[in-house]
Amino acid sequence: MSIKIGITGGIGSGKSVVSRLFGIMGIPVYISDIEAKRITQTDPVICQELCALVGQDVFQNGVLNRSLLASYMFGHPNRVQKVNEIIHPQVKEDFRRWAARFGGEQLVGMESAILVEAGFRSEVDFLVMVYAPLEVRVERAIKRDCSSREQVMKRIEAQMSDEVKRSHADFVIVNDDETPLIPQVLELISLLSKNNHYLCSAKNN
Ligand SMILES: CC(C)(COP(=O)(O)OP(=O)(O)OC[C@H]1O[C@@H](n2cnc3c(N)ncnc32)[C@H](O)[C@@H]1O)[C@@H](O)C(=O)NCCC(=O)NCCS
Ligand SMILES: Nc1ncnc2c1ncn2[C@@H]1O[C@H](COP(=O)(O)OP(=O)(O)OP(=O)(O)O)[C@@H](O)[C@H]1O
Repeated sequence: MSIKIGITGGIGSGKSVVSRLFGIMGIPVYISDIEAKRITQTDPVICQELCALVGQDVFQNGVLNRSLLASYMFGHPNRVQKVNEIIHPQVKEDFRRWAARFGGEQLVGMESAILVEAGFRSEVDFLVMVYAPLEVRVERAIKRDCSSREQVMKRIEAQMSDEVKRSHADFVIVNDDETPLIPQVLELISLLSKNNHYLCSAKNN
């Protein structure tokens, strides 16, 4: 069985960059954002429940209207909770199936901005938090998504604070545009590989 590494961090912290580095190192990573979108798009029960909650327009010709859903939920904590309760249980089940398929790998990852909030902490053996100062994250997200500061801040408000997130994490990777990123990722992978009791010892060969 693989060691499962959770990769979390607020919007714009650089989780996707870290996940790509994991991928380059041969570690498969489950990208929750992408999979949540796929599942939301294809699961008829999620479709039904989102339509009942948000209105029929949330799907147009069978395609999820993402900007409508985003403007419905962000800025309204009770709506975020309801939407998450519809989608996240299916994502958890999907991750379990995915991880079982990759059971032969030494290390696998799961990336999610809201890994702890979504109740996925117990799905992973180690949790890595990717950290960047708030202002750096806001600027990155505005630039990447062509969003307004207000839109980004609403998403940040729907996420756990960095302080609380850090208290759940086993490791922190600093991605502040100053601290070199790649050496931190390499060191972490090397450390976790050493912790992997399923690695074949040279003495057994
Ligand atoms: C609301 C949706 C349609 C908006 O889509 P959009 O393309 O605008 O944003 P995208 O999915 O790329 O998300 C960008 C970032 O927003 C933040 N974010 C997304 N969903 C959430 C959420 N439920 N709570 C807090 N932050 C969130 C994350 O930092 C994420 O990386 C989409 O995010 C969604 O379906 N969210 C619910 C599923 C979910 O919780 N995904 C997060 C990982 S499980
Ligand atoms: N070390 C870095 N150097 C330069 N650009 C970076 C660095 N880290 C992240 N970025 C850029 O900042 C933006 C946000 O990074 P990324 O998409 O990895 O964040 P994220 O944590 O996955 O965010 P989200 O929660 O929205 O998915 C991207 O455009 C990315 O290319």
